[in-house]
Amino acid sequence: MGVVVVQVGQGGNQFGLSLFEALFSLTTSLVPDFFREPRRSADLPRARAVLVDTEPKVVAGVKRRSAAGFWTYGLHSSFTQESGSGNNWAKGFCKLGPSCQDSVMDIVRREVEMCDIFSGFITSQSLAGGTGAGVGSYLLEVLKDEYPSCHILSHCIWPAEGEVIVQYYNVLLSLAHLQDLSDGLLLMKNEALMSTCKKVLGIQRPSFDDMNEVGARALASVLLPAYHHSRPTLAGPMQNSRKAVCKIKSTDSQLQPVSCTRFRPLSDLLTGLCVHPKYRMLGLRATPQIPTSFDSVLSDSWKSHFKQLKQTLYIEPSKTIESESSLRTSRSKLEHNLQRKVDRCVANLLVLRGKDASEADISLFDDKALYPSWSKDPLKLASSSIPLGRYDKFASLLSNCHSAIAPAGHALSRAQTMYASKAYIHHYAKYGLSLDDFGTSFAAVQDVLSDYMDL
Ligand SMILES: Nc1nc2c(ncn2[C@@H]2O[C@H](COP(=O)(O)OP(=O)(O)OP(=O)(O)O)[C@@H](O)[C@H]2O)c(=O)[nH]1
Repeated sequence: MGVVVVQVGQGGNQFGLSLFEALFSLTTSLVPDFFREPRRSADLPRARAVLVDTEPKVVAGVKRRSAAGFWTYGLHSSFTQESGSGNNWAKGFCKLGPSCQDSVMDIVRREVEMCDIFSGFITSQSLAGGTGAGVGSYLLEVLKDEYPSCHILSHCIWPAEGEVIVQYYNVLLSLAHLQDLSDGLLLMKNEALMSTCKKVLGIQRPSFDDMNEVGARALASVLLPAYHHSRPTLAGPMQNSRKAVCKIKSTDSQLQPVSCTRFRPLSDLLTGLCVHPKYRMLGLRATPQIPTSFDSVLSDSWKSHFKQLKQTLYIEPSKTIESESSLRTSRSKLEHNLQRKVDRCVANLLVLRGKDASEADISLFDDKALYPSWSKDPLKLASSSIPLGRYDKFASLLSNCHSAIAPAGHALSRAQTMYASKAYIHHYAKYGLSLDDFGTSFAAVQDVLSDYMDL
């Protein structure tokens, strides 16, 4: 099995480095999905990655840091240019993307050929600048064209307010493209990463490294090897060697046998969560977060972790109002959505790592109010008894839900305000992006938001 991670732009490359560090250090053995075994025993394992940027500095730094550790990037795994995209999505998408396409795809092909079974791509990029967002969107089109049946998960770094002046233009242009091309879009908000670093980990001025470590640990926790548990009713006869019988507590606390198969990090994740083509936005929550200065590795019970995770699914009225007003939702629908206490989820994947993970009682998430009636088997569980690094119990909730799109409503209303006064549009027009292109992208994102509002 092999997953190829395509890291684009500064944020994408720096986050990618943290992701591989987490995938390497949080488990006891090398994970072949993400690393190639070295040919010679003196060599280091190689990350299955392709590094792309429009300037050389960040990629050089990321490669240097990887080589100083226990794994490294491949010698010929990167492509960089000299100009930068200057936070201009159009320059990345219309000019620099096409000019790097052939070279990048040569590296991608070589990396894919080195997987015995290729599972698909994870792309990592920030949505606010010009390279990750613009070149990243362009390369995704090329990847989809060349590997039409492969799974693609897009990891997207969402800007905090005021990071880049034209960030919401870049965010919306990217979202409109990625929505059609990716099987799932994992939105990771810088504001949330920053807040976890400050409030939970006690880091006064978090660096990108600190923020990336928090996000990468959460993402690695859903990608590392685990077992997937089907419902008792679905447990048929054991059909192949990946299957085994294990026990899991049902809602009435009885131990019941379930079918237990190896959880495939990309395909099971995407087919389990993104069951409907209209709904592809994912949000990730993880608990606990323990400051590195703490010696203790013991964490709370599964029950208390679940309570914390469930808490994050409660609707914040102010965000609902903002998202819905940007869509000009009718008064009655707005009131209806505000009355609902919990967020609607198309599906949830709970990944548990540590002691008794497969026996934890997950009935808190087996709540009908969370899911629309058409969503069949919306709660998935994957678990492993192997702890995640120094965390004796670690729980992650990957959700395809309404809350993941609240920031998109905000982005839409900010971008529409700027667009109304034609602010900065000429920078984009210089590279061939028309007013219509903006309008089409806004409408595409608006449609996605409306679909989530209707859940
Ligand atoms: N979480 C996180 N965010 C980052 C990191 N580096 C940059 N960002 C965020 O990414 C956004 C800017 O995008 P970059 O990735 O720096 O830009 P780029 O894609 O390389 O594009 P250009 O600079 O225009 O060439 C801002 O919101 C930054 O806060 C990082 O390492 N981690």
